[in-house]
Amino acid sequence: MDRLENIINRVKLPDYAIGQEAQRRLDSLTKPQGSLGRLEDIAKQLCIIRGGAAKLAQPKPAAAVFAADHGVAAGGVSAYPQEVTQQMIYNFLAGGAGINVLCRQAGADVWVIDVGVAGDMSQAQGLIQAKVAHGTADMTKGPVMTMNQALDAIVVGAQTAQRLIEKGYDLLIPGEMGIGNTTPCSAITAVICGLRPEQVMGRGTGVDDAGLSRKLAALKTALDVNKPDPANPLEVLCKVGGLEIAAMCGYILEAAARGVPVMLDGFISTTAALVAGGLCPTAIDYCFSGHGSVEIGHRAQLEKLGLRPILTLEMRLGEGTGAAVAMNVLRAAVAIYSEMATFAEAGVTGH
Ligand SMILES: Cc1cc2ncn([C@H]3O[C@H](COP(=O)(O)O)[C@@H](O)[C@H]3O)c2cc1C
Ligand SMILES: O=C(O)c1cccnc1
Repeated sequence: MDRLENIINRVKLPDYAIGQEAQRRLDSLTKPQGSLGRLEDIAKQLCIIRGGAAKLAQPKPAAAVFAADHGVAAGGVSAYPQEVTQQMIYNFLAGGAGINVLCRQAGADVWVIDVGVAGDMSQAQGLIQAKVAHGTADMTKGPVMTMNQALDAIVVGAQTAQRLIEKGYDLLIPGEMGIGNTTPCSAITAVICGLRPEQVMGRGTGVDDAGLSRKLAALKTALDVNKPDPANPLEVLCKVGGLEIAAMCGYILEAAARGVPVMLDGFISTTAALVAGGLCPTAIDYCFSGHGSVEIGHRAQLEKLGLRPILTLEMRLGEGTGAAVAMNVLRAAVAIYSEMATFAEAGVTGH
C-alpha cells in the first residue's frame, strides 16, 4: 500500500489561477473572443497543467501499450481468441498496428509493455518485460488477482511513466491490448458508476448476440460472486479488473504526480482513469479525453469524471488510437496559443 501512497501523495492540484492569465492571452489574439471554441479550452487547460501562461511548446508525446490477458476470455466474451493479444504485440513491435500508424501520423512514439500476457513473450525484441502474472483468473469464479499483483501492476505503470518522462516525453497516452478486456472494464464501470452491467456493456470487438448474452451473464455472475465495494477502487481492481488496467492506472497517477498531461483513449483507458480518480480525484485534473468511444459505458465514465471528449469519430479500437488522433487537435490548440498574432502586434482594432 505504501507503494501506492507514495505516488498519490505527490499529486498536487494544478494552479488554476494560471487559467486567467492564459485567458487574457487568448483574448488578446486576433480573433473574436472565444471564437476558437474548445481549442481555447484545451490550450488553457494545458497552460494550467504545465504551470505557466507563456507560449506553449509543442508536446513530445508517447503512447505506452500495456498488454495482458484475462481469465474471463475463456467464457467466450470476445469475438476473438486470446492468442490475438500475443499476435498483436508482434504487430505493435513491427510498427503495423493502428496505434503505430496513428502515432506516427501524430508525432508520438509507441512503447509496448508485457504486464500480464498469458504466454511466454521473453524472446520478443523491443518488448518491455514486466510480466506480473500469466493473465488474470476468471472473474466469474472469484477475485482475478491478489492485492499484491494489483499493486505490482500499478507500479509497472508508474515506472513506465517515470521512465518515459525521464526520456523527455511530456504528454502520455495510456494504451492497451488484452482480448476480453471490455468485460472487466464493464464490471469496474458498473460498480464505480453504480449502474447495472447492461447499462455499461457493449459489443467490444463485435461479439454477436450469443456472445453478448454470455458477456452479460459473466458480468452478473462476477459481480454476484465478488461483491466489490464501490468505495474501494483497489478492491474493485483486484476482484474484477485486469493487469493492464492496473498498469494504466499507475501510469496516469505517476504522470499526474509529475505534472505531466495525459491524453485518455476510449472505454478501456478511461476505466483505468476511473480507478485512478477513485484513488486520487486530483489526478483527473491532468487528463484530457481524446475521443468518445462507441462502447456505451464510456459515456457514464466521462460523466463521472467530468470530462468531455475532444473527438467523436465512432471509434472502438482501443490501443490508444483515439488519443493519438486527438493529439492533432491538441497540437492545433498549442499552435494557435503560441503562434497567432495579438491585436497589438498585428495593428488590428480590438474592442
Ligand atoms: C485484432 C485486434 C486488435 C485490437 N486492438 C485493440 N483491440 C481491442 O479489443 C479488445 C477488447 O475487446 P473484447 O473485450 O471484445 O475482446 C482489447 O484487446 C482492445 O485493446 C483489438 C482487438 C482485436 C481483435
Ligand atoms: O473504447 C475502447 O477503448 C474499446 C472499445 C472496444 C474494444 N476495445 C476498446
